[in-house]
Parts: sequence; structure tokens; C-alpha cells
Amino acid sequence: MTPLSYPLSSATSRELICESVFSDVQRGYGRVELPFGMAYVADGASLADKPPVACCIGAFDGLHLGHRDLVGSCMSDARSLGVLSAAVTFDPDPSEVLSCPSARLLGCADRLRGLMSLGLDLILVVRFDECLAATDYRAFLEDRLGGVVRLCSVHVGSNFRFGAGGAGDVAAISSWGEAHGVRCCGHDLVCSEGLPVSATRIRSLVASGDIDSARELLGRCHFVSGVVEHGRGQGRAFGFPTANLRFSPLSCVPGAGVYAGFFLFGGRAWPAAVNVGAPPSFGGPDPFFLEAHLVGFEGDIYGRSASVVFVRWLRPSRVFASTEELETVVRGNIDWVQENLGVGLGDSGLEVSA
Ligand SMILES: Cc1cc2nc3c(=O)[nH]c(=O)nc-3n(C[C@H](O)[C@H](O)[C@H](O)COP(=O)(O)O)c2cc1C
Ligand SMILES: Nc1ncnc2c1ncn2[C@@H]1O[C@H](COP(=O)(O)OP(=O)(O)OP(=O)(O)O)[C@@H](O)[C@H]1O
Repeated sequence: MTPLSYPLSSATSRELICESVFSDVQRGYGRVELPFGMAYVADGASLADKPPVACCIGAFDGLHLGHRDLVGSCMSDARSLGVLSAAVTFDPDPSEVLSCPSARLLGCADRLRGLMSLGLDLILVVRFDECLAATDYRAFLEDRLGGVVRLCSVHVGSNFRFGAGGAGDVAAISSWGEAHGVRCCGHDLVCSEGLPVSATRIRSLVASGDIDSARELLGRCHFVSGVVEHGRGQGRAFGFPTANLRFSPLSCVPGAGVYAGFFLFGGRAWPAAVNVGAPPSFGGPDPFFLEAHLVGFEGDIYGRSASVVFVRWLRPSRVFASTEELETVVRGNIDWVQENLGVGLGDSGLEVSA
């Protein structure tokens, strides 16, 4: 088991948790229905009279370092122009309509919350369907976005393309912008180890269990949200009851193995020893299985919405020769979590603003 160079203090734990699950949203947002989706309008901003905006566009799955850099550039441009900052995103994620649905780093609600935590004035969530997929990028910019805001600048990554046939790339948007008084900025991609940071790359790191590398590219720990459901009930007899999390089949769940992390529900976080994948001692592989022992928690949380934040990979799952061996090894994992992630959290978990 790789040692952590630190046991975490409660301040560090709070930071890891807050930045991962975006619990530091500073502004309130009102919801406004649009003909093509939904707008989330921050306190102090308004959609009345088609406000001038600087906007960035993308699916933003994961809100990784590249996405955040792009949003940051858009927000500073908005500030210097004295206009509102806006992110334009899509629900469902375009890949769910255009190609085979694949795992998502963030569900739509978490992605929205993440965008809110960055402090944007407007978040426009565009309903993505076959009709939108067939819409020309100029019609999208002029009729859909142009129907609710006045575009001053459009910020995208240099690799971005959208609209029917993917025709709306940086060159195409720029020449459309020149004719319409809209500045198009195609930003260099944020890279790590010589390769662009991308949601695709991070999904593959998570799937292989490399949550340390995923964390570097995300700028936060990866987490998975779901609802607590009943398991076989055997864990209690072993001395470590577990909360089983049911999550969307589209969630990007780390590869099978044992992890250290935090378990969040009802505005509190507990250090947790987490097992992903059906326990091999009790059945075949099942990628859609995630259970966590919450260190220091006792109680019934069936049916509660919860999130698991992944901090450290501990070991591969394995078959145990006996119940005693299983208990000893898992107890060792739980002790590690308590010593390394449980510092200063007291016995009622860490309060985290919802
Ligand atoms: C931190 C942790 C690590 C675990 N590691 C393994 C493992 O390596 N192999 C295994 O077969 N089961 C493993 N288990 C699963 C236990 O066998 C499982 O929790 C137990 O069977 C209870 O399941 P139940 O809650 O569905 O009753 C682990 C459980 C936890 C909480
Ligand atoms: N590394 C990056 N640096 C800067 N901008 C980026 C980076 N990656 C993506 N973007 C931009 O962020 C916006 C959202 O991109 P998108 O949702 O396609 O992200 P992605 O990480 O490339 O996703 P995927 O890997 O699923 O294709 C786009 O304008 C895109 O060009």
C-alpha cells in the first residue's frame, strides 16, 4: 500500500472534499426556462433585454483543468468588456446522442454545480437532441443563443467543433464572428506530460484505477454520486457494515479494487474504505458495484443520496481463503483510512456545506 506523505488534517480533508464536490458555490442561481433548454442566472445578473455576454461553449464533462482554464479566460474577458460571463453546455451530453453512450465523469446536476462554483453569471444548458445535432453552427449562434443574449465573444478550445457535421470549428466561427461583430477566441489546449488534458483521457485513467493521475488532470479528486441501497447484509457480521451505492450505469466508476476516500451525505463527510466491483470471494465480477465502510458512522442511510470521493488506491480486490483473512485484511484497510484521512474529524463526520 503506497503510504500517503501526510495524514490529512481536517482542514486538508475539508479542502479535498469541497473542491471535489463543488460545495463552495458562492452565488445563488435562478432558473429560467428557454425555448431550447434552461438558463441558470446568478444573483445580480439578468437575462432581460438580451444582455451582452462573453461565452464559452462545450460539454465540460469533468470540469477538468483545461475546462477551468477556458472558463477563467472567458470570465476575465467578460470583466474587461464589462459584460456578463456565460457558459453554454448541453444536456444530455452530445456523445449520448451522437455516438454510443459512454461513461460520464459528472452527471448533469454535478456538472452544473461545478460551473456554478466557478462564479459564472449565466449557464445556458441547451437540450441536445437529433434536431440540435442537425442544426448549422451559424443558426445555433444567431437564432438560439442570439435569441436570448447578445454575443460579444466566443471562447472555445482550439480542437472544438460543433453544429451539423461538426462544421463549426475555430476558423468557421471566427469568420462568422468577423461578419457579426463577435470575437472568436480559440484557446491553446492545457496539456500535461505533452498531451492535451481531456475528459476522454481522464475517463480512461479512472477506469484503470489510476485515480492519482486522474486527480492531477481534474485538479480535484474524482467522485461518484448515487443512492444507498441494501446489500447482502454480511458486512455487519464481519465487523464492517457497508453502504452500497447504486449509481447510473453512465457513471465513470474506478476500476475494481479497494480505495481510501470520503463518503458524503446530508452535508457531512466520513472517511471511508471503499470496495469497487463485486467482492470476488462472493461472486463473479460486477463493475456496477460500489460499497463503502464509513469510519466512525453508525446508523441507517438506506435511500439517501450520497457521493464517494476517491482519494487513494489501496490494493486490488482479491479472493480470500477464509473469513478470518478477509476480516484481517479489510480491517487493515479501514485502520489505514482512519489514520490517514480521519484526523481531526471527530466522531460525527466533517460538516460540509451542502
Ligand atoms: C474496504 C473493503 C475492502 C474489501 N475487499 C474485498 C476483497 O478484496 N475481496 C472480497 O472478496 N471482498 C472484499 N470486500 C467485500 C466484503 O467481502 C463485503 O463487504 C462483504 O462481503 C459484505 O457484503 P454486503 O455488505 O453485501 O453484505 C471488501 C469490503 C470493504 C469494505
Ligand atoms: N485541455 C483543454 N484546454 C483548454 N480547453 C479545452 C481543453 N479540453 C477541452 N477544452 C475546451 O473546453 C470546451 C469543452 O470541451 P469538451 O467538453 O469537448 O472537453 P473534452 O475534455 O475535449 O471532452 P472529450 O474528451 O469528451 O471530447 C471546448 O471548447 C473545448 O475545446
